[in-house]
Amino acid sequence: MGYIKVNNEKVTKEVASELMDICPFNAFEYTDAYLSINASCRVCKLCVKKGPKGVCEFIDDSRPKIDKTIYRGIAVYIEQRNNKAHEVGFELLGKAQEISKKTNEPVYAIVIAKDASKIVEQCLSYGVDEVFVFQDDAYEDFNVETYTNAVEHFYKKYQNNVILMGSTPQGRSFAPRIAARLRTGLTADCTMLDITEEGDLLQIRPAFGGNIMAKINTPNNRPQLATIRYKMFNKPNKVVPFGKVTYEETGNLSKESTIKMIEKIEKPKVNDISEAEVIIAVGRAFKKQKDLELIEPLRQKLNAQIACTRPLVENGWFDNRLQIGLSGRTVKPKLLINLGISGSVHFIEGMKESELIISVNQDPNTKLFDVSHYSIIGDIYEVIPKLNDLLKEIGVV
Ligand SMILES: Cc1cc2nc3c(=O)[nH]c(=O)nc-3n(C[C@H](O)[C@H](O)[C@H](O)COP(=O)(O)OP(=O)(O)OC[C@H]3O[C@@H](n4cnc5c(N)ncnc54)[C@H](O)[C@@H]3O)c2cc1C
Repeated sequence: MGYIKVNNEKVTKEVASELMDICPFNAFEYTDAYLSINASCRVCKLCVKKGPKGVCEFIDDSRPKIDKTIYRGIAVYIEQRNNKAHEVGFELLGKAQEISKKTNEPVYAIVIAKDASKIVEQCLSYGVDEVFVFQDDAYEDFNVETYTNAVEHFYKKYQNNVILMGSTPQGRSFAPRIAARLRTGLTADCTMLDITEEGDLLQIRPAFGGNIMAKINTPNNRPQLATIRYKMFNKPNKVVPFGKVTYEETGNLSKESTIKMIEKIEKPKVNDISEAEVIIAVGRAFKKQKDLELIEPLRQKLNAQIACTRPLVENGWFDNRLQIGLSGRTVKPKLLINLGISGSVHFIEGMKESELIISVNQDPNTKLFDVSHYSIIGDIYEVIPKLNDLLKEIGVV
């Protein structure tokens, strides 16, 4: 962008006063015979053009433009644990393929694992052009230091355009490390991706508490690096594999690490609402915790998982892993029933891709109805028993 430099050896009281009159932003300050520019400066350059010659100077410090033709390929990091891929990687392959049709470049998968064979097969079946594999006993468990070495090696060798990763706990620690190592930017927690007219990756994510959708791009740096939430995109259709597999030489990559695995403790398994096919989501319309018993027959009949809005986590009724939304989980079930939920942007961002959405609310103008396939206007305390009766009538026991 550049900035204005003041050559103070040419400044007198009169010169300072003249420049202060010229500047429409009151950006000049003259104290102790020294003229400085404050943060109000918009670099309009009026002082350079209209001020006394040689006093103000425009310094162009913008970085030279990169040659974008060098960079090719949209790479997706396929996260794994115990040699089993996290589904978010495959969802990102779907989005990468969509983008690659616009930019006309290949889609790559990066797999770092002790045994990558099964994941490689899966990637190929999803139509990846090339899978790059870093396979080594040292990669049995995720280690942000050694895994970063592998991605750095990949990027330096193949100079690809984009790297996409899941916004999982692993991705959230891994991506910033890669960004720092490759000296590029990172847009974390994107909910949408697109391409700008110039062919750059448009990384879209909620900002300012979800009140605006920020559109971020990286026009003068490569790779373009983004993490994306689970359940935002669809996995690609399976195809007859045609892609290539390249096993990278890992012997020369440093496996040194300051992190030592002492013990692995498996977390108790909880039903993850992100994986649920049927969800009943409850909101602040429930007056007492005991009233939640009302939904139990419905839950059993539909074999549904219960989820909730944030206020119900805040008041201690639910574990935060059951919260849908921007600061909770993203869900995409086959059926989502919302009971007494207003539909704040924070909630909607976490559920709007669900296949069938039915919402019950007594307020006909509730925002949640805008994204619902079926809207029931009524009091939940009356509608829930009726839904139970209806399911009995149509034979759902
Ligand atoms: C940074 C940030 C992040 C956030 N992240 C999340 C998030 O991830 N998830 C989330 O859920 N929220 C989140 N929130 C909070 C969010 O803004 C809303 O406050 C919250 O979603 C509202 O929850 P609700 O719909 O249950 O409650 P309310 O907004 O109070 O809505 C209750 C609804 O119930 C209806 N109702 C009342 N009584 C009845 C009845 N008897 N029968 C039928 N309908 C009835 C009302 O008409 C109303 O529409 C976040 C907020 C911030 C600032």
